[in-house]
Amino acid sequence: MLAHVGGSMSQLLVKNAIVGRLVSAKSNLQSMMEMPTLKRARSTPAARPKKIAVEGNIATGKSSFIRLLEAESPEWMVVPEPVARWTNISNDEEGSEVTLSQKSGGNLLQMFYDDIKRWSYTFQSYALLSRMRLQRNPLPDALCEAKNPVQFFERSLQSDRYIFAKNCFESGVMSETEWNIYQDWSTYLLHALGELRLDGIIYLRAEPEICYQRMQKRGRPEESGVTLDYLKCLHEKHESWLYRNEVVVDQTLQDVPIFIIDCNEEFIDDKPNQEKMMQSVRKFVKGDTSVCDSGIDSTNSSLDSIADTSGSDIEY
Ligand SMILES: Nc1ncnc2c1ncn2[C@@H]1O[C@H](COP(=O)(O)OP(=O)(O)OP(=O)(O)O)[C@@H](O)[C@H]1O
Ligand SMILES: Nc1nc(=O)c2ncn([C@H]3C[C@H](O)[C@@H](CO)O3)c2[nH]1
Repeated sequence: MLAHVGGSMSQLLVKNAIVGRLVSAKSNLQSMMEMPTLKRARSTPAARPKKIAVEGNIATGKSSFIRLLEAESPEWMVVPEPVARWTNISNDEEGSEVTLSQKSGGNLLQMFYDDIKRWSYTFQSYALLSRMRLQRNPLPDALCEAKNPVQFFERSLQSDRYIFAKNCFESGVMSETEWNIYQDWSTYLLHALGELRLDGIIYLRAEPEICYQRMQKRGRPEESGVTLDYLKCLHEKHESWLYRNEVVVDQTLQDVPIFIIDCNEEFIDDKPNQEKMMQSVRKFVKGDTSVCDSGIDSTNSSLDSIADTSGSDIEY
């Protein structure tokens, strides 16, 4: 009897507890629905952002160029290369994630250039991982509301692999086993994370000698031992892929348009040139590939010919 009473009591308590939880869940739901200011965790993008990679040799001017892009439209965002992660000098916003390698205090870029044979596999793995992580970050809310959002990536997972890692293998500093393992998991990740598919590539093209001068002028300490020969090797890989179209590095890139900009000349302080450059980029972003045929030269004469065909029907 007692047991029965006890049983009924506990059943009642359990029932009450369930009802109580249901009631409180319902009232929570009600109050949530009644709260007009309740913030959603993350907006869902109104449109899939176009993804465009900005490629080019070391010190060709990519960072300078993407700063121009960033200022061009509120619907454009840039994803810079995570070089601060590799050198451990994180100047990211407060609250951003601190990676394991940052905690350990290494300067992987320095380690790589000091002893490429020892660190090439480690560097290439980490470069790919950190690039992937950054490029997959959710879109900021402002871009979720944009009608024509565009993300510009400073370099891509493909250049990581087919320019840098491949060069390490071909120049003998990465062993065949390391190269095979790197390829194995980078292929797996590239396919598993299909959302990083590119819609276009902008190739900033400059002679390796010019890049070498700019690199020296910039004076990043880690790069003090980088040779002109190394830049020539990287240049040749860029040219074969993006200029001469000799290799299809990845099936997903087969029909992706490539817009080549000649960056041999100074454009940093040249406002009219910058404006023409941005006009062509706007056309390219809109899907007008006529700019790819004519290319763009940062010398005035060639830029004029681009300006003739670019018109002024700019949407962004
Ligand atoms: N068109 C240009 N004319 C003259 N100087 C330039 C030009 N573009 C960039 N520079 C200078 O060259 C240096 C390298 O430029 P930047 O850092 O933009 O290159 P990057 O391509 O981003 O390099 P990295 O491959 O190392 O990321 C900087 O000092 C920059 O001011
Ligand atoms: N080995 C190697 N693999 C990469 O994927 C890669 N991406 C960038 N870099 C180097 C070039 C500049 O020094 C510096 C900044 O671009 O980092 C790389 N080096």
